[in-house]
Amino acid sequence: MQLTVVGTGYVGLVTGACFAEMGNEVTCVDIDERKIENLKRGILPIYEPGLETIVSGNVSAKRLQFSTSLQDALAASDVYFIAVGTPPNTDGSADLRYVLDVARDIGRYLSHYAIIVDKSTVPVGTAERVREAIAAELQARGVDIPFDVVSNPEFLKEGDAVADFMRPDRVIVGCDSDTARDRMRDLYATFMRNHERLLFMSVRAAEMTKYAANAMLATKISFINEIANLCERLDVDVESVRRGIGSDSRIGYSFIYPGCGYGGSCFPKDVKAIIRMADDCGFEPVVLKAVEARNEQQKQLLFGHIVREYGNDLKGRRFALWGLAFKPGTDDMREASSIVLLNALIAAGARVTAYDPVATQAAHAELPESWFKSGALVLANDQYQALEGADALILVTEWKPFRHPDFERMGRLLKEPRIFDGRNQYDPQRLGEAGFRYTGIGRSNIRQPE
Ligand SMILES: NC(=O)C1=CN([C@@H]2O[C@H](COP(=O)(O)OP(=O)(O)OC[C@H]3O[C@@H](n4cnc5c(N)ncnc54)[C@H](O)[C@@H]3O)[C@@H](O)[C@H]2O)C=CC1
Ligand SMILES: O=C(O)[C@H]1O[C@H](OP(=O)(O)OP(=O)(O)OC[C@H]2O[C@@H](n3ccc(=O)[nH]c3=O)[C@H](O)[C@@H]2O)[C@H](O)[C@@H](O)[C@@H]1O
Repeated sequence: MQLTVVGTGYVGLVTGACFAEMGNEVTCVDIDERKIENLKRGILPIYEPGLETIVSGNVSAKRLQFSTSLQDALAASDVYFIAVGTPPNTDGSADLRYVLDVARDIGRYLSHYAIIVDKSTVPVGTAERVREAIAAELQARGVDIPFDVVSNPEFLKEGDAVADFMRPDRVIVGCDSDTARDRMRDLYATFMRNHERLLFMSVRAAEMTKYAANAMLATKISFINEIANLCERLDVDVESVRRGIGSDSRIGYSFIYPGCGYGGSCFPKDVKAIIRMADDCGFEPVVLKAVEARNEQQKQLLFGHIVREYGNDLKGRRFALWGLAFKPGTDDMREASSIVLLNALIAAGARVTAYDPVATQAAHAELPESWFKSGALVLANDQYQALEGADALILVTEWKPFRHPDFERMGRLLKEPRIFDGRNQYDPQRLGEAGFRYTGIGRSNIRQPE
């Protein structure tokens, strides 16, 4: 099939590359000329394991190309994916400006029957607005070209994006036309060879499914974080509790890892947007509001632990920070817990030496230049260099090389053998035996005063 994917971010580029890998001819379009120029030269805008290989392979095979011209791409294909951003407005609702811009562009240039597939995460009812925007442009041109609008939300995770796209748990298609349903079934058939995982439903149900999935996952995280905070007060190790509840198949082990809060470009934004959707129809989403509030407090937790140890004034202290990205496997720092922590530490007068295996460039883009200039924040070249002379290590992102570090070497490099672990990577007892004071999330080897 000939496909056009509009937007070459995490979702658009992975979608385009994976469909090309399955033998389709794909044009990826973006308004960002630099991004497209770089892609044409083989430079990817994001770090995503495995992506570079399939992009370059499919470009060489001439199944994948990049363009800034939607008009040219439209002429060649008949299925168009919209995969542009839907960032939050100041009131938390999803900003649909980019989605509707693309819809209007499609209406301006459409010349034959087409299926417009919305992959961006959008509030219930957006497909209808996309349909109206396209129809208005066609009407302005005085032409009557049939088209269908389909909702096909994306569930990939950053850091595993290619694997998730290639082996999806399910593919949701919201659709109310037989022609579009048959085309979508055909398009995804290559991903379903083992067993059918294509779920058809109404367009509105598909839009809602995306928000409900992200809100459910965020709820699991905020729930376990609440339990972890309670464990801390009751002198219970939350890791035992996590294993204890995860072994119940009705609960499961996934997404119940306690930590210093969820970040990224999606959970924070999508929880806000679903809350806003509820508010807009006069419904009070008590659970979702609590999920968001818990997460905001959770992002402050590591700083709280540090203040409890050293007091409010951190002048003269320097901390080593491992991990800047919002999760391992990505260079994305959007809404990362590291940013909240850095803001608090630097405002309290501390200096930080941070190390992240891939997010160095993202750090310069996301964080104030003044921090680097003043020396408040220094980026180290490796994880051990960051520790030299630091008062303590703070772990924020659980990159694999941080999981089994050389504790003996760490003990020699740090000023004090002290670890604050925002992702519960280490065993408090073992660290205690190695001479470290250790505070995780809902676990520690320091006895609280009675
Ligand atoms: N990042 C992720 O892991 C996931 C994101 N999503 C959703 O997918 C959507 C896209 O997210 P990302 O890929 O992260 O966004 P992104 O911000 O990485 O990329 C969006 C791209 O769209 C381009 N763009 C904007 N307006 C355009 C236009 N009129 N024509 C052509 N290109 C245009 C931008 O230049 C940018 O390159 C969002 O709704 C997001 O919630 C869904 C699942 C996973
Ligand atoms: O809509 C989206 O954009 C995507 O959002 C999430 O994917 P992503 O944000 O890339 O990453 P996750 O692995 O879900 O992690 C999100 C955050 O939750 C945190 N997390 C995750 C799991 C857990 O048990 N505990 C926890 O604190 C991570 O550290 C990270 O900060 C969803 O997992 C994807 O299914 C969805 O498509």
